[in-house]
Order: sequence, then C-alpha cells, then structure tokens
Amino acid sequence: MTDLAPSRRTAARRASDQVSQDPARSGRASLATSDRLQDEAPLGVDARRVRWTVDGRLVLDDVDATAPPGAVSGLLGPNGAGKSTLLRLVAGVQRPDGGRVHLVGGPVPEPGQGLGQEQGEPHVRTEDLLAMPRRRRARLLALVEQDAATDLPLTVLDAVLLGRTPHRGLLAGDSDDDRAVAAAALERAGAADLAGRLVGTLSGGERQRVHLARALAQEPRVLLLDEPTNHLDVAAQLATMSLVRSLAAQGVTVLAALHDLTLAAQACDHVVVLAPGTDGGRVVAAGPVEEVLVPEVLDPVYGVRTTVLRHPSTGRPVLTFEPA
Ligand SMILES: Nc1ncnc2c1ncn2[C@@H]1O[C@H](COP(=O)(O)OP(=O)(O)OP(=O)(O)O)[C@@H](O)[C@H]1O
Repeated sequence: MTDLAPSRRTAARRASDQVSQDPARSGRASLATSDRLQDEAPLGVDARRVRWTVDGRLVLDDVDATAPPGAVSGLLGPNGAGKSTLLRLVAGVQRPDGGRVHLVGGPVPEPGQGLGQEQGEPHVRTEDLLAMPRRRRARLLALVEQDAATDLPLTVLDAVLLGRTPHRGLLAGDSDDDRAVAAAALERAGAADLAGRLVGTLSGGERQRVHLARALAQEPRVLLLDEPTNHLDVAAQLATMSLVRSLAAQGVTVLAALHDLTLAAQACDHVVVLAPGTDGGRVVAAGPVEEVLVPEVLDPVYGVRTTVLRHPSTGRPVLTFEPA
C-alpha cells in the first residue's frame, strides 16, 4: 500500500509561506480558495463488487463504480436506486457487506480490469479506504449528505470550523489558519453572510451552502455530494456546479448524486447510472456524458421517453422527457 498524501503538510506550509510573503494575496492555497493544490496528484475512487444489505434486503448488488481523478462524476438513477447508500459506503459512514473501495493515485481501471498493482503495474498506487483510520480518511475525503440537519445550537462559523477537526491535534483549539480557511470556505460556498447565524434557523438552501462550506474547510482530495442542488434556486444551482467544476480544476475528484440530468450533462465529465432492481441496485451504464446520457440508457431506467437537444452556447446535451 502506498501513502497517497506524502507532501500535504509541506505543500500547505509552502503555500502559507507564499501568502505571508505576498501581501497582495488574501488567502492561502487550499480548497477554501481557488488556488490550485500543489504537489498533489488527484486521487480517483474505485469501488468494486460493493454489496449492502439492510433488514435482509439487498440494496446494492455487486456495484462497480469509479470516479476518475480530478473529474466531476455524476451518480445518477431513479429514487431508491442506491445513490446515497453508495456515497455513504464510499465515505465509510456505513460498511459494505462485500466488495472494496480504493483510492487510486493514477488512472482508474475500467470495471472488469484488475487494479494495476494486481497486474504488476506499480505506477497505479492504491489505498484501501475502508481499512483507513477514520481521521486520515477525513483528511482525504468529505461527504455532504442530503438534508443533513442539526439540532445543535451551533453558529454557521462553528459548524464550518468542525471541518478543520481532522487537520488539528486532538486537544487543539481553532488556530488563526483554521479560522482563515473557514472564512474562505464560507465565502467560496456563497455563505459568508450567514457566518453568525444559528444553523438550525437556516432555510434548506442556506443550510446546503453551509454544509458545502464545512466540506471545503475539510480540504478533501475527494468530495462526495448527495444531491448538492436539490434545495437551491436556479442561480445557486449554477453557482454550485461552477464551484464543483473549479474544484475539479484544482485537482479535487468529485462524485455527486444528481437528479437533474441536464445539470449533470452540463457539469459532469463522467456519469454512473444506477438502477434499482428487485435484487438490489446495479450499475447499468458508466462513462462519458455523451455516451451514457442517451435514450437507449435512460428510457428503460427511468421509464420515460428522452429527447436529447443541444445547448445553444455550450453544445452539451439538454434532455427533455415525456411519459413512456
Ligand atoms: N437504513 C436503511 N434502512 C432500510 N432501508 C434503507 C436504509 N437505507 C437505505 N434504504 C433503502 O435502500 C434503498 C436505496 O436508498 P438510497 O437512499 O440509497 O437511494 P437513492 O438512490 O439515494 O434514492 P433517492 O434518489 O430517493 O434519494 C431504498 O429502497 C431505501 O429505502
């Protein structure tokens, strides 16, 4: 097994040194700002033959799913297909009954291919996410859950500062650096004006931005998002997907469960389609947007008739649906 984060601290220190030497720069290089992460090759996610059963019912059946490094991947599928479950399994919030989830420090092999290491190709470095100590996993990967509510009387700023926990000593308080990262994360998530509010008093859309800011403050290399736009107005949806694209440009790997297939077509590089079945959710298609978001794949999965149009300025697919 190879350590996939060899120089994070060095990179962060070098970045903060650069900031302190350059008064024109207002933040440090981190996910909270839009500076590119330094010395850090993006990490992919490779889930193989993942199974999960609850109350004797198979929810995910031998699911193979990948998120290529530094790409935005959409996890798609109808209600109940198992998208949130798969994200929670990848994040280590729940344990699968079978299969494995690896971080991959090189090109992610296609399902059906072995991992490079097994084939004697040492350039593909992997690390078992499920066996990883919790704290280390939290430094590498963040999950923003759907409708994550809290009853704790926390201010927004304190909630976002919780994202710094994996990066500091067990008994250490918030440092100036933690507070700077949290403030920049709030700014980047469009939630800076909420910093002093109690989280419990926020609207659904406001809360969603705050949870995203908490995840940014965590400075993960892999960001898992469960329906990140479901409470957002149209401008906020665009802002969120544009933020997701800029995170990927910084080298963050994003895997996002999405219901809006046109939004997925505009923002994703890669998509994975899960379909529910009587014997558990399965992946029915995965690959580039242009190959997967087509009527042949979507119609049977969603039980609709899909038409693929073209966006007048981006040329990317715009999908419309009619009853089957
Ligand atoms: N803790 C649990 N106990 C019982 N059933 C569960 C549990 N977690 C998930 N399920 C079931 O597993 C299936 C998949 O749920 P999941 O939330 O992963 O689907 P989803 O694709 O995210 O759905 P949606 O699009 O509606 O959010 C559903 O039938 C759900 O009821």
